[in-house]
Amino acid sequence: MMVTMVTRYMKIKLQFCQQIQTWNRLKWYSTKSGDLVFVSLSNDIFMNLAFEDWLYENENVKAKSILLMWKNKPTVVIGRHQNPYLECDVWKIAKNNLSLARRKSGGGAVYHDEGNINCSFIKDRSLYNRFSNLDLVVKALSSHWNVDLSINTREDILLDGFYKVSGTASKLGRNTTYHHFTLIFDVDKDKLFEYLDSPMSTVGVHSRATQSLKSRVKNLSDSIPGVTYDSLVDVIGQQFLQGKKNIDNFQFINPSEAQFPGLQKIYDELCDWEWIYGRTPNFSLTRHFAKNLEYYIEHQITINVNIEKGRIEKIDIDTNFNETYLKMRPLIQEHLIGTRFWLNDLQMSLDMILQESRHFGEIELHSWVVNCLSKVLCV
Ligand SMILES: Nc1ncnc2c1ncn2[C@@H]1O[C@H](COP(=O)(O)OC(=O)CCCC[C@@H]2CCSS2)[C@@H](O)[C@H]1O
Repeated sequence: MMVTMVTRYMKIKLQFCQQIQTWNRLKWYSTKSGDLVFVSLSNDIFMNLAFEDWLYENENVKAKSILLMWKNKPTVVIGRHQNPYLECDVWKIAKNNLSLARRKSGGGAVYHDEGNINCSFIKDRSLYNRFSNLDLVVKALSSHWNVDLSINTREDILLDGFYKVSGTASKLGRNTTYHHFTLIFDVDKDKLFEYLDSPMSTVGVHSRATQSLKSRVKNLSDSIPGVTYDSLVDVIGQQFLQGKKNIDNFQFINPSEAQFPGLQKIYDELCDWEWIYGRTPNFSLTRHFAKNLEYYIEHQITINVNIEKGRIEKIDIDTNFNETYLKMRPLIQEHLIGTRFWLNDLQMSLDMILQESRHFGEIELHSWVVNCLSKVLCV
């Protein structure tokens, strides 16, 4: 009993000392001038984006700039103003337990895995210069390895003048800015194509969300055999610190609430369904179907669905069989309006409509209408 109490006391004391050290270190970070490199030990996209945002919101970058580097488990990251349903295979991503994150910067959708390094330059607004950040990386890599890298007018980094290895985005605040970009060195390209391929037909979709620009991609490892995350962190970090890397200005960090108060709140916001999907710019889906049902009569239906804040807001249906369809209309409205645009929720609503419409007879027709609805909604 006594031994347990002493051990607990020692543990608490140790935690307290660690906390004080952390605070001292943080205070030091915030006051000392000179650039800093942070390498996150987390491979969770939400934590890394939250940490980046925390630094952006809380660090004083007047006297120093920060370079944050990290990598993630397989993830798709969309831009702030994008429509995830049109940019990637949302259902497959969820089914295979990948993460899908909406970042706070604009731009297109990219795929990350442990073969992709992310660099984020957090700087004072007066020092904001995307080209110079990209150029720093190009110079670092070209001086270390025999590799042909260039920067195009979109500020992608290209390998051999043609293949994209890096995509860029940024966020500008009144005083602070960050410019972050990917660098693929050994990414699973099959997965990249697979997850960034949306099954939602572009025909009949009306959306004003930012669209990604698909490019041909290559891995740096095609030109630099054996290149690793650690070597890139080292080479880019050294270049940023102008060769003056030491244990004070180059830190590996496991971001936590204890060390960075307020981090958890940013993390929770980034993980929230309402942020990732609910922030989808309003869009609509329209499709027309025709089919010969009983007595070889051609049945026609046009379905238009409006989605606002990630939820079905309105459904318009035009048919050449109004009489029968009218019986179904209240069911469709009742079960679909307000439903989240999310696989399980949509499937559940469609199942209810199908079940309840059986009372009206004409099962073949009603099943077909539900089938058309499920095609429009892509479930
Ligand atoms: N990881 C990665 N790196 C480079 N290019 C990629 C990647 N994944 C996909 N792509 C290709 O880029 C286009 C999209 O290009 P597009 O130019 O539309 O978008 C971007 O590049 C956004 C970059 C965002 C960088 C952030 C930095 C930290 S968190 S994410 C996609 O269709 C693929 O063809």
